[in-house]
Order: sequence, then C-alpha cells, then structure tokens
Amino acid sequence: MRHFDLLIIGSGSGNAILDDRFADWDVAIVEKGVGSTGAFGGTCLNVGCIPSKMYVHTADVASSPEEGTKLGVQLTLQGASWPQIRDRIFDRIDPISGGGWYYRAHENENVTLYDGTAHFTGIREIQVRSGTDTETVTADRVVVAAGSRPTAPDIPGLAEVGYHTSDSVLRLDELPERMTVLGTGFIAAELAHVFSALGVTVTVIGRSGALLRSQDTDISRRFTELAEQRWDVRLHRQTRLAERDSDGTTVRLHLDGPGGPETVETDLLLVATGRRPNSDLVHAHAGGLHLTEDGRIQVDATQATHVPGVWALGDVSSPYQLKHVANREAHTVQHNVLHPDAPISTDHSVVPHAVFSHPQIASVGLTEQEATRRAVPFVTATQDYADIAYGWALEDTSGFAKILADPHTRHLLGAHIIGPQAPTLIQPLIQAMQFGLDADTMARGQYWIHPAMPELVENALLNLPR
Ligand SMILES: Cc1cc2nc3c(=O)[nH]c(=O)nc-3n(C[C@H](O)[C@H](O)[C@H](O)COP(=O)(O)OP(=O)(O)OC[C@H]3O[C@@H](n4cnc5c(N)ncnc54)[C@H](O)[C@@H]3O)c2cc1C
Ligand SMILES: NC(=O)c1ccc[n+]([C@@H]2O[C@H](COP(=O)([O-])OP(=O)(O)OC[C@H]3O[C@@H](n4cnc5c(N)ncnc54)[C@H](O)[C@@H]3O)[C@@H](O)[C@H]2O)c1
Repeated sequence: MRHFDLLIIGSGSGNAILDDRFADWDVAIVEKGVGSTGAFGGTCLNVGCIPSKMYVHTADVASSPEEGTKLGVQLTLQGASWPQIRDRIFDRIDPISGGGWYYRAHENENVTLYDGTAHFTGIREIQVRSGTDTETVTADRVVVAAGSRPTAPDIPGLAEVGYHTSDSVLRLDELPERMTVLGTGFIAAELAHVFSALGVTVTVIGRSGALLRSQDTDISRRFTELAEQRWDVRLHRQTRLAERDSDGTTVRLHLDGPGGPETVETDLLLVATGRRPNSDLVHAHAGGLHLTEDGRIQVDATQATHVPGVWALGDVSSPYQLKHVANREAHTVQHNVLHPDAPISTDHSVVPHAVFSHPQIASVGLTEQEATRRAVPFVTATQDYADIAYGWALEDTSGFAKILADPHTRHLLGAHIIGPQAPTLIQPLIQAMQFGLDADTMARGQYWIHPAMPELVENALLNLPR
C-alpha cells in the first residue's frame, strides 16, 4: 500500500496549499473533475465565480441600452452571440484548468495526481477509484477540500424531464427562448440576470415571498421589486410536478400558488436550489470524521477535524460557501500542516459577500432582522444613491446603502448596499469592521473624493442617529 506524507482531496482551494515548502514532501492530490467537462481546479475556476462573473459583466454590457435610455442616449442591442461569448470565456478558463492539471500530473515531481474519486476506508486510509481501477493508499496527513455540489428538490418528474444546474448551464450549445429558474438565491439572481440580458425570457419560481431572502429585509424587498420588473417572478409557489411535452421540447411545471394551481412552460429548466457539501462522496464517517447537522465535516477554528492529522476546508466544512472564505481556510490549513505545534485559527468574524446581479448587492455583518432576533442594540441609517452627486450622474433611483452601528461604541455591526458597484463600495466598511474603526471617525477623519461613489458610504455613516 502506497503511503504519502500528505494527501489532498480536491483541486479547488486545496490545490493552493502546495508551495515550495512542500517540495521535499511526498504528496498526492485526488481530483474527480467538476462540471460537464470533468475539469481540474475546482468550482470557482471552472463552473463558479469566475465564468459566472465573466458572463455577468457581458450581461451588464448587453444591458447598456436600458441604462442609456434614462440618460438620453439611444443605444440598440444588435445581438449577443452566445457561441462567441461562451467560447471567449472558456477559451480563457479551460487552458488555465488544463495547465494546472498538466503541472501537477507531469511537472511536479513530488506530487502524484490521481484523476479519480477518493473516499475514506479508515483513519487516514483512502481508496481512489478511477474508472474500474481502485487503489488504497494511506497518508500521515489528509486535507479534505472536496467542496460541494448542486442539489435538486424532490419534485415528482424532475429527474425524468432533465434539467440544468450551474455545473452545465454556462456551456449551453445555444440559448433557449425561455428559461425557468427554480430557486431565488445567489445563483438564481446572478444567472437570471445573465440570461435575460442576453435575450432569454426568464421566469423565476420561489417558495417564499422574496428573492435573496437571506439578505437584509430592505435589500431583499428592493431586489424583489426590481426583479419583478425584469423577470416573470412567481413567489409563494410550490412546484408539484414536472413533465415534458409529447414533442419533447417543452418542460411543464405544475405549481400551487396563492391563486390556486397554475402551469409554467419552458424550454430550459435551471435548478438553483442550493449546494450540499461533498462529505458523503468522501465517506467522511469511514474516516472517523464527525459531521454537522447540515452534513458538513466538523472542524475547529484551526480547521482540524476530530481525527489527528486530518483537516478540512472550504465548502465541505465551512458554513460559508464562498471562495474568499475557502481561500482563507486553505491558508490556515497550509500553516497548520507545516507547523502543527504552533497552529493558527481562521478568523470568521467579518465575512462579506456579494451578489453580482442587476442591481448588485454587497453585505457584511448583521442584517437588521438578525440584530433584532439576537437582541443586539443598534442604530441604523440609509443613504440613497439618488441623493449623492454620482448617483445623479447615474440617474439611479433604486440603490441605497444601509448601515447598522452600536449606539454606544458607534462601531459598525453590519452594512448592506444594493446598487451599482456595491461589491467595491462596501470594502472600506469591511475594513472598518475588521479593524474596529468607529463610524464617526471613519466618516469625518478622512477625505472622501468628490464626487465619487464612496460618498454614498460617507453619507450613510453621517446619517447614523446619535
Ligand atoms: C455558479 C457559482 C458562482 C459562484 N460565485 C461565487 C462568487 O462570485 N464569489 C464567491 O466567493 N463564491 C462564489 N461561488 C462559491 C465558490 O465557488 C465556492 O465557495 C468555492 O469554489 C469552494 O471552494 P472549495 O475549494 O471548497 O471547493 P471546490 O472548488 O468545489 O473544490 C472541490 C474539488 O473537490 C473535488 N472532489 C469532490 N469530491 C471528491 C472526491 N470524493 N474525490 C476526489 N475529488 C473530489 C471536486 O471535483 C472539486 O474539484 C460560486 C459558486 C457557484 C456554483
Ligand atoms: N456571488 C457569490 O458569492 C455566489 C454566487 C453564486 C453562488 N454562491 C454560493 O453558492 C451557494 C449556492 O447557491 P444557490 O443559489 O444554489 O443557493 P442559495 O442557498 O443561495 O439559494 C437556494 C435557493 O433555493 C431555494 N430552495 C431550496 N430548496 C428548495 C426547494 N425544495 N424548492 C424550491 N426552492 C428551494 C431556497 O429557498 C433559495 O432561494 C450560495 O449559497 C453561495 O454561498 C455564491
């Protein structure tokens, strides 16, 4: 049985652990491949953050006529060439993934790359399955960086009609005329924007009464209002049955809603109802690992599992399914594998996120509903883009920033922005929260470039009641 110094399951964030300090370690990486191409390099690179944002920017450009009209500029969208857009994006990404695979497979002498699926058969004992071949190996240290995968709800007929997920929809051969998105979370919000801006008629189906329900209620409400102007949004709907028409081209969904039973017909169904950790694929229990109630591998602040010498990171163990969090956790694991006697912890105290839809959203810290639920005292203020100079330039009438602060210390508790460049605008607020800068010092203790967009943040801070 082959034995390694270190074995890493997953080539997403796990692949970043190896640097020169591991040059004389005997290392194995096991990667089963993601998406319809079975690519190396994990979700973010191949089927997640990176291609989706390359599409989002393209969709933003395709939305220019709409933006131009309110400025008195008449633009016409003459068309969006899907094959050209798709191939431009993947001609950039695929060589990076392929190059990463080639480097590990052929140029990294101390690394053995297994193109297969790994699962635990015992404590730090792993079986790798590649086609019909299996090999069982052991390692002194194991890093589980196996990520997550899309899930689909248990709806009668769904499996039979066939559907896309984010794993496959970014590589369609051609755009459908109609797309229905099941789910109202991050992926639904981003990909509904992408496909509608490129000319697809989009329907969004949600169980609750709002899109992006986990955001601050004011943000979610505003996003839902705007989404209803762009897409056919069906909320408070239960999907009872999915079936394919006799001609084979149309999918029909039977829904129950406030107005009784109804049907939605579509050419393509995109299921965006969350992602589940891949702890089951790695047979975490067989490796002695404990799971959380929602199926993540349990780790402590140092990313260590219950089994000595086994760490986990990223979507397979983290409560945050975000790449910047997975990267941070990978850094913690890297340090702790190298320096087990002086471990460091991952700081999850101020974790921001953004939704790259239209409009964009960014958020950090407590929402108002969380602060209320936890009985955290707060004061709150908002600032509309419409009332700052750059907002006049943009003719923005719907965006705003909302801030929550401690009424006594004036330290920020949370910040939420909906509108143009929200993910960029929020960064100074993240910095203030991370480094303990109070709202008043932040607002008044520095210059804010006039008339730049961060004046939105400055004014939101100045609006906080005393
Ligand atoms: C459409 C989409 C858009 C996203 N956009 C953003 C964004 O804008 N910003 C952001 O922060 N996050 C975004 N995310 C989330 C982000 O992609 C993930 O949080 C991040 O990639 C997780 O990294 P990871 O290393 O934990 O997992 P992954 O990158 O998924 O890596 C895990 C790897 O393990 C492999 N694997 C799994 N099981 C096994 C096994 N048993 N044997 C061998 N190999 C195995 C998988 O094939 C995979 O390659 C997005 C996700 C999606 C789906
Ligand atoms: N910009 C980003 O950072 C970004 C972008 C995309 C994805 N992601 C990450 O990927 C994760 C997965 O994205 P997602 O959009 O699939 O998940 P999500 O958790 O954001 O949203 C899931 C949606 O599916 C709905 N849903 C769940 N079960 C359902 C059912 N049975 N029937 C109907 N609807 C159901 C939920 O109510 C919710 O609206 C996100 O949570 C996020 O962490 C991040």
